[in-house]
Amino acid sequence: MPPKKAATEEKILLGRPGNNLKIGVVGLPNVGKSTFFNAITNSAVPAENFPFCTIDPEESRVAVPDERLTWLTENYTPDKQIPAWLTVIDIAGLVKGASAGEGLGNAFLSHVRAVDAIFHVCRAFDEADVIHVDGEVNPVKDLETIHHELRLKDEEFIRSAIADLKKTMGRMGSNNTAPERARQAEMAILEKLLKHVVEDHKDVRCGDWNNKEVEVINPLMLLTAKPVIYLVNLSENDYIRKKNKWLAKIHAWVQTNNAGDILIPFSGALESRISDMQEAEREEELKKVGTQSALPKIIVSGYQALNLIYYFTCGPQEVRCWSIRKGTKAPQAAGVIHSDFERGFIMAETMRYDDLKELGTEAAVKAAGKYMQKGRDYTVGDGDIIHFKFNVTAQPKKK
Ligand SMILES: Nc1ncnc2c1ncn2[C@@H]1O[C@H](COP(=O)(O)OP(=O)(O)OP(=O)(O)O)[C@@H](O)[C@H]1O
Ligand SMILES: [Mg+2]
Repeated sequence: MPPKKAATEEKILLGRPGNNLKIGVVGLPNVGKSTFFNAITNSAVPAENFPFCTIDPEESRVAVPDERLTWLTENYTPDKQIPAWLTVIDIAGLVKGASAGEGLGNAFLSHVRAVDAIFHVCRAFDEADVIHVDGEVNPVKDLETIHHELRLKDEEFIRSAIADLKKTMGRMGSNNTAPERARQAEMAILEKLLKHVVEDHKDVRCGDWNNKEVEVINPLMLLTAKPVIYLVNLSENDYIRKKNKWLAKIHAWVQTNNAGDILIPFSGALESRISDMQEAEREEELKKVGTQSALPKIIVSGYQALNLIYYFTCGPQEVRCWSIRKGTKAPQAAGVIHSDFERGFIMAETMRYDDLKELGTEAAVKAAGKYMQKGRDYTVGDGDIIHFKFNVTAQPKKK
C-alpha cells in the first residue's frame, strides 16, 4: 500500500483576507510622515513644520516597480501596461497617552486599526528648526512610545473580548456541551494572547500562533498584529554617506523587540527635493550626489508585508498585474478579474515568468513542456503568467 500522505494544514495568515489591503504611515508627530507620503505619491498633502498638520488620513496608491513587468511589456508590446498598486494612507501623529485619548488619540488609533500593515516612520535627523514633540531627537525612545501605545490599545481590545465572552459562558448550566467547550477553548486563547501582550510585552505578530489561535485573533483586528516596516528618516547627508549615530541602536532595538521586522533608512529631505523633478533630471541629481532613492525598495517591501503577490495576464491589449493574497487558489485568483471567471472556472493555463524569459516565446515554453494546465487546487505563484479558461452562459465582462 502506498504510504498515507501527511495532511499538511495550510497556515492561516494573520490579518484581513482579500486583496484590497492598505498600508498606513504611522509615527510621532513631525517626524516626516507626510513628507514621505508626499514624496511617495507626489500628492499634495501639506507637510509643514508643526505637529498635527495632517488631521484626516489621506489615501493614495502607488505603482509597485517591477522589472518583470517592464520586460513583459517590451515583449508583448501591448496597448496598455497596468502595474500592481500599493495603497498608502497618511495618518496623523500619535503621541504618548494616545490610547487614553491624548492628542487626537483614539481617532488616530482607529485609523491605524483600519490599515493592514504599518510603515513606522521614526526621526533620526537633527534639525533645530523642526520641533520634536518631546523636545529631543531620540528614535529609540520614540519607537518605544508608539509600541507602548499600540500595545495598550490591544490590551483594551483583548480585555473587552474576554469580558464579552465571559458574559456568554456557563449560561446553560452544563459546561460540557460542545458550544460551551468551544467558548472555553476561545477563552484560553484570549488569555494566552493577553499574557503575550501584557506580561511578555510582545507584539501579537511576533507570536507563533496556530490556525485555531489565528482564527480567534483575526476578528479582533489588533494593532500589533499588523506587519511593520521601520522607516528611519535621515538627513540628506547621513543618507548619502550611509552613516547615522542612531542606526545601530534602532537596529538593535528592532532585533530585540521584533526580530525579523524590516528596517529601511531613507531621507525625507532628499526624497522630497527630488520628487518634483522629471525622471531624467532626478536620475542625474541622484548620480551627482552618489546615491539612489529608497522609495522603490520601500514600496516593494510594503507590498510584500501585506502578504500580497501578483500574477500577470499578457496579451496584445494589455499586460497586467493582478494582486492576490499569498496562498490564493486558481479559481479565487481568477475571480479577481471577474466573478464569472471564478464561477465558471475550468482551468488555469500557466507558465513561469522565468521560463518565458529564458526561452523567449510562449511557443518555446510550450515546446519545452513548461506551459501547464492547472486545476482548482493550484496555488497561484508570484509572477505566474496565466490564461484562465472558464465556462459561463453569460458573456463575461472585464473589470
Ligand atoms: N529628513 C529630513 N531632514 C530634515 N527635515 C525633514 C526631514 N524629513 C522631514 N523634514 C521636515 O520635518 C517637518 C515635519 O514633516 P512632516 O510634516 O512630514 O511630519 P509629519 O510626521 O507628517 O507630522 P504630523 O504628525 O504633524 O502630520 C517638515 O518641515 C519637513 O520638511
Ligand atoms: Mg503629517
